[in-house]
Amino acid sequence: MKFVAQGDRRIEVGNAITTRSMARRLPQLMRRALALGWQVDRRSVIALLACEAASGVLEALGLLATTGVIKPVIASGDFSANQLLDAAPSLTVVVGAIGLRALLGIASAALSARLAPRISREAELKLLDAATHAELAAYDNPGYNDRWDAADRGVDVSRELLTQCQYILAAVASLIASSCALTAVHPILLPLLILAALPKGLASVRAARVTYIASLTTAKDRRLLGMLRWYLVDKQTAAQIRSGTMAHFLISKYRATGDQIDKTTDQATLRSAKISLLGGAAGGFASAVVWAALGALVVAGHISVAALGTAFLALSRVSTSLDGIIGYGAQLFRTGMYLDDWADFIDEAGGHRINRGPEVPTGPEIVSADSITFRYPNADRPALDGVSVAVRRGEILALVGENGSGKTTLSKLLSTLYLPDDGTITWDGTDTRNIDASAAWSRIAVVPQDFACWPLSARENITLGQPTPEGDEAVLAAARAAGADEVVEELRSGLNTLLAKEWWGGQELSGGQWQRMAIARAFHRPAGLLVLDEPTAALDPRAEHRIFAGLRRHAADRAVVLVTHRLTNVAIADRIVVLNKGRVIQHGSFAELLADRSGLFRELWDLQNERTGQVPAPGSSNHGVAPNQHALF
Ligand SMILES: Nc1ncnc2c1ncn2[C@@H]1O[C@H](COP(=O)(O)OP(=O)(O)OP(=O)(O)O)[C@@H](O)[C@H]1O
Repeated sequence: MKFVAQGDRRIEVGNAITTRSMARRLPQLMRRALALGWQVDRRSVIALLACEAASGVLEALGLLATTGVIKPVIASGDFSANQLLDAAPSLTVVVGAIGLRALLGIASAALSARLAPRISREAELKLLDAATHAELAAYDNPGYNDRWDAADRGVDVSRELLTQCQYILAAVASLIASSCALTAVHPILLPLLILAALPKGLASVRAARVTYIASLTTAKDRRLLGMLRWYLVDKQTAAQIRSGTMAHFLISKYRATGDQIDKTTDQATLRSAKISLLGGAAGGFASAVVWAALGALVVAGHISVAALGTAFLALSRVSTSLDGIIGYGAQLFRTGMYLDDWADFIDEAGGHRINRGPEVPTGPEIVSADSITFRYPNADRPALDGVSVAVRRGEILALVGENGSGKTTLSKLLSTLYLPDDGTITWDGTDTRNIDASAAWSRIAVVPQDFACWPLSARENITLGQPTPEGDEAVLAAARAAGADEVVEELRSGLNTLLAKEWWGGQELSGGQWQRMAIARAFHRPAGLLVLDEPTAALDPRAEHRIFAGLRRHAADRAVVLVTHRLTNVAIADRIVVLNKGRVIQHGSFAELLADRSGLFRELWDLQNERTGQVPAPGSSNHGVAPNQHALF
């Protein structure tokens, strides 16, 4: 009986899970659970272990004392006050043990409830930390998302880890105690009972494996459900869902995906049930054999009737403990599989841990790309193919080209967010592969096309949580340069205003106002390389003019890379590089490119100006705009 699912390395690993591997893994997993608990609250872990150990000892005492209670009654065959008096000491031990064990049980449950959410949070924090230490390229790799999902599920189940461990510890303590009592009655009983528990144990492991593999198989669909849910309810898409009457389409997609998950899960549940049924039947038969053996031992006179009482109790306890160990062991094992995914992710950041050299940049004074090639995973052609460009501090380099020509990709490589497959990007002569990533990123300021609207205060939106020693003075200066000062002035509490309407006291901005904030945060950053990717797409003409009029000033102590389709704006650049299908097909000054009548730049320029009737003739005053002159502004 095998649950068949293919196409994932982890599913193959899942299929390779055996009872033996589970038995080997359990102690390891329990150590991991305790270690996680130890990191968040060691006192509680110690107290929990002490409670479980004490509970086991009390159980053994109680069981052994049981014979002392039954014996006087059985010996006389009479149930009177005298017999009760003879049994009183043992009875006190039994009752005391039961009472104390109940108290310890309550304490254990409270400790476990205290530890579980903390362990889960710690696991989540470790995962988030690992995710932020993955190369940006990881997100373009489909396998990365799957690994993240599996690891995230590891976080979900981590809160169960300790409870499962606690139950296993309690069951082990009870097993040891009952086994001692049972062995004291007759040594053959314990091995017989362990044999009887085996079929159920094997079945539980197989059932756990089936469930785990099913959850891996449905991971992609579950992610799709999550995305659909987000698109259906998020504020950003709400208007488009309505205006595009898309709700029905998306909801039916959600339903179909959910049905697919249910189908896979139902198959797995059915298989698990069949396995459990077989295990249960075999286990029931084996238990009957054990009870028959016990009866035979009494009939043959190998154990007394008084000892039979203890054996009776101990047997049912051992049986319950074994069931507990097997049942919770199987659960813990499944939890452990998810935790392996979590631990793997943390160790390797989903296989993409940033692992660059240790060089710490100072500038950069000059950023150069030398014959670089870069291909996104599974892409048919490289996004960049043999590209060479350079930009120095004090210069503005503009990247121009049609959609998909590679402008954004090149700007990401120049700013070390990606590394090239071939060729080199150097910062002041140092290959970016050898530069410490965090140190490099602290030297760049980027206004991306799809800038984030952080649900933070206006101040934090500009400082990105990294204020400079100049404090608000620098924040306001950056805001002024970006035209965001007008935005801040209108905010209810100025820089303190929370820019998220979803929260009480928060305020929302328009698209253009947000873009001004995004530019302000780039201007605020003490960076050597400034990348502006369509920085004014949402700005009104006045705001756009303000940005470009001030850009030369910002470029004075920065290397600036400007990506834009609005060709009038690139007149400010010292050099313009025209990309087509990932290759540089033209480069030069604004005037040079405009003068080349057969070039792509001139063609795009003519197209852009055709509808306004403003096609300037080469050599006219507009075409003669020299770099560093602000004739257009
Ligand atoms: N994350 C990605 N994964 C796979 N392919 C990508 C990814 N991002 C971009 N591409 C592809 O790489 C090529 C270059 O894309 P890029 O975004 O650099 O172009 P662009 O010139 O900036 O385009 P636009 O003017 O539309 O912003 C395109 O063919 C695009 O489809």
